[in-house]
Amino acid sequence: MAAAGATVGYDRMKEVNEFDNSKIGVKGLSDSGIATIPKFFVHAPETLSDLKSSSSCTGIPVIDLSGLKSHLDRPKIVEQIREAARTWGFFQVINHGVPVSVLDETIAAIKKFHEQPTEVKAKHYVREEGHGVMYASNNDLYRSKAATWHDSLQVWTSPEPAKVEDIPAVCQREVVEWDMHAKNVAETVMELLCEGLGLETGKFKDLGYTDTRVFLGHCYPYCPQPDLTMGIISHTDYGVLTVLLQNQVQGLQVKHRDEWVDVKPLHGGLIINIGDFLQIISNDECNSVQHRVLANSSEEPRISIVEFFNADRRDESTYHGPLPELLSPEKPAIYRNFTMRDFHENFFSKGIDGKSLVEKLKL
Ligand SMILES: O=C(O)CCC(=O)C(=O)O
Ligand SMILES: [Fe+2]
Repeated sequence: MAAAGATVGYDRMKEVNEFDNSKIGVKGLSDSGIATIPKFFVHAPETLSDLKSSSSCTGIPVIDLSGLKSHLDRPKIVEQIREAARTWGFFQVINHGVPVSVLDETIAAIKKFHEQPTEVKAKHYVREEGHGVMYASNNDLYRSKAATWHDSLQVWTSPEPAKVEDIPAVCQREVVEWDMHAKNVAETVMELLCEGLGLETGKFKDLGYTDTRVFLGHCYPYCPQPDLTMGIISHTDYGVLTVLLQNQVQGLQVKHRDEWVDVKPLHGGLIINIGDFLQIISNDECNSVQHRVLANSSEEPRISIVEFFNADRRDESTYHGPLPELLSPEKPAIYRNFTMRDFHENFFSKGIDGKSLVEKLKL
C-alpha cells in the first residue's frame, strides 16, 4: 500500500529534476498559462490551513529617521528602534536617506531581470550557493518538503564580491548601487541599536556585520492556485540583520503574538528585521521573528529586494555568544558560545524552516 499522501506512480524527484533542468523557474510556469500547479509545489494541509492573516492589528512599527541629527529627536528614535527590535523584530524605516527614485529603479531592474526570456536568464541558472551570482527557482529546492512559488537572483557582495561582469547586465548597476545603499541603512540602524542596547559606539560596525552581505532579488509571479502553495515558507533569517524592499504587491506576513500580520507595502519605506545571530548575541534583547510570503494571487509579480548582513563566515574559530556587556546576575546568558562553523552546520542541517537554530544554541 502507498504511504499516506503519496500517489502511486508519482516520482517527485523526477519532476523536481525536470523542472530544475528546464530552468524556466516559476515565472516560466506562470507565463505558460497553466491552471494547476505541479504537485511538488503543493504544501501539507497543516501549512495550508493557516494561510490567512488572522490579525486585525495595524502592522509593524513605522519609524521616521528624519530627526536623527536632532539632539531632541534622536533619543526618541533610538527608543523606538530598541522597542521594535525587542517586541516585533520587524519594523519599517522612512526618511532613511535613500532616494525613493533609487528604490523604484532597483525594483524595476530586478523585475526586468525576471521578465527576460528564459534563454537569457538560463545563462545564470546555477545551484552553487555561497559565492558569486546564482539565479534559480527555490534556493532550497532539493532540501525542502514542498517547493514554493518564487525565483531568486542571488549576488554575494562582500567580503568576497561577485565579479561585476557576472551580474546580469539588465540590473548590474542597480545591484551594485543597492548594495551600498543597503549597507548605509544597515550601518545607521545597527548604530541606533547599539545606542539603544547601551553598547559602545560602532560596536556592530567594528565586528564587521555590515561587511558580510548577500543581495537577493526575489520574484513571486502570479500563482494560479495560491491556496495550495506558498511564496516562501515560514522561517527566521539566520544572520544579524536584513534590509528588505518590496514593491506594491502584498504577501509578506510576520508572526506577532501568535498571529500572522500583513506587512502592507509602504512606498518609500524599507523593512528591517532582526536575524537569529543578533537575537543570540543580544541575549534576547532583540527578537528574530518568523515570517513568510503567501503565493501571489495578483497578475502583477511581487518583487522584493533582500540584503542579508551577517558575521564573517570565513573566520570559523572565533567564539561568538551573548555579549558580556548585556549580561548581569539578573540577566544571565540564555545561549552558549559558538563558532561560525557551528552556526552554519546548524543552519544547513535545519533547512530554512523552524526556529531550531536559536533553540539549538540555548543553554
Ligand atoms: O520577499 C520577502 O518579502 C521576504 C523574503 C525573505 O523572507 C527572505 O528572503 O528571507
Ligand atoms: Fe526571510
